[in-house]
Amino acid sequence: MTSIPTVTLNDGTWFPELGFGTYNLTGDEGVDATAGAIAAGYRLLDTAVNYENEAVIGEAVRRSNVDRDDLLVATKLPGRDHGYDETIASARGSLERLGLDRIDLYLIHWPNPSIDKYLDSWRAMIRLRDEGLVRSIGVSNFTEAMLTRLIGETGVTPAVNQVEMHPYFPQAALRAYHAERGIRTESWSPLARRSELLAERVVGDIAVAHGVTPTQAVLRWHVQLGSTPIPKSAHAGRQRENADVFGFRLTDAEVTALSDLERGRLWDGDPDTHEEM
Ligand SMILES: NC(=O)C1=CN([C@@H]2O[C@H](COP(=O)(O)OP(=O)(O)OC[C@H]3O[C@@H](n4cnc5c(N)ncnc54)[C@H](OP(=O)(O)O)[C@@H]3O)[C@@H](O)[C@H]2O)C=CC1
Ligand SMILES: O=C(O)C(=O)[C@@H](O)[C@H](O)C(=O)CO
Repeated sequence: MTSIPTVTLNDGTWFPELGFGTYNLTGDEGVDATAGAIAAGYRLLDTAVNYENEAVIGEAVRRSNVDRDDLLVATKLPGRDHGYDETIASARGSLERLGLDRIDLYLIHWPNPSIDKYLDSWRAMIRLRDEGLVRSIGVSNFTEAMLTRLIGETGVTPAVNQVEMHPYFPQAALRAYHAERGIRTESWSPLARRSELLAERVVGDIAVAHGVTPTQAVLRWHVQLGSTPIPKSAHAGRQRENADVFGFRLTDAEVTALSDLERGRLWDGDPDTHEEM
């Protein structure tokens, strides 16, 4: 089993340097896959109302032999539940589906700026945190401008911003902004959903140089840039492979060579225009 190192968030809680994505893991197979990931050493499980698998993740947590306090379950508020009262009700629904008495990390899934209710949701999340139903609060897919507004209006800085990040979209400017404010970056689709990234020659060359797989080279790049990647895999062998990235170190030149693959977002998910309900 891999022991995944942790960092401390701006609210004083611990947070793994690598977690487990669960999009598309559903049903009994999803429970088995997630329970397997916990057994392999993953401690951060990333779900969302919109993945329709919160019950699956909760079941995997209960089935595991790992102490509840040693696991972090993250879920996300969907766009259709933005607003103060709606957010409180949505969190209660998530807790019920998860079958847990606490959400460890609660994120606003997408800002949906045309609806302009994320500030109301954020105020409700502050209350949920103060009442102990939620341990840490954060956001997902927020831009610098949205973060500045959120912090300016409420005085509470998100612990985490989960955003699209992989070597094709390294997010240098946003990461620098996060670093100045103590916001932890979390990378979604850290493998670029496999795509052609893993077949890039530079990725292969770096992997060979370290005796690791292309996937491991890419995940190590995230770790060294100070972002927590949350790779998803339904397969036990790949889950182990993806978690096993703490026994080697890329050179600065290798990190730069991977970042030089930059070409932009892969799925048109610009938070200023892309909205999800
Ligand atoms: N906040 C947000 O808006 C978003 C959040 N997310 C979160 O981020 C997580 C990860 O992103 P996701 O989009 O799933 O994409 P990933 O970049 O994690 O890629 C997942 C794909 O890569 C394959 N894969 C995983 N490991 C390996 C390996 N070692 N070798 C070869 N192929 C591999 C998986 O296949 P297989 O399962 O068959 O191994 C799957 O097809 C999501 O599951 C979700 O939790 C994702 C998108 C948006
Ligand atoms: O997986 C998620 O969390 C999402 O928000 C997805 O809907 C993601 O945005 C996507 O699949 C875009 O094509």
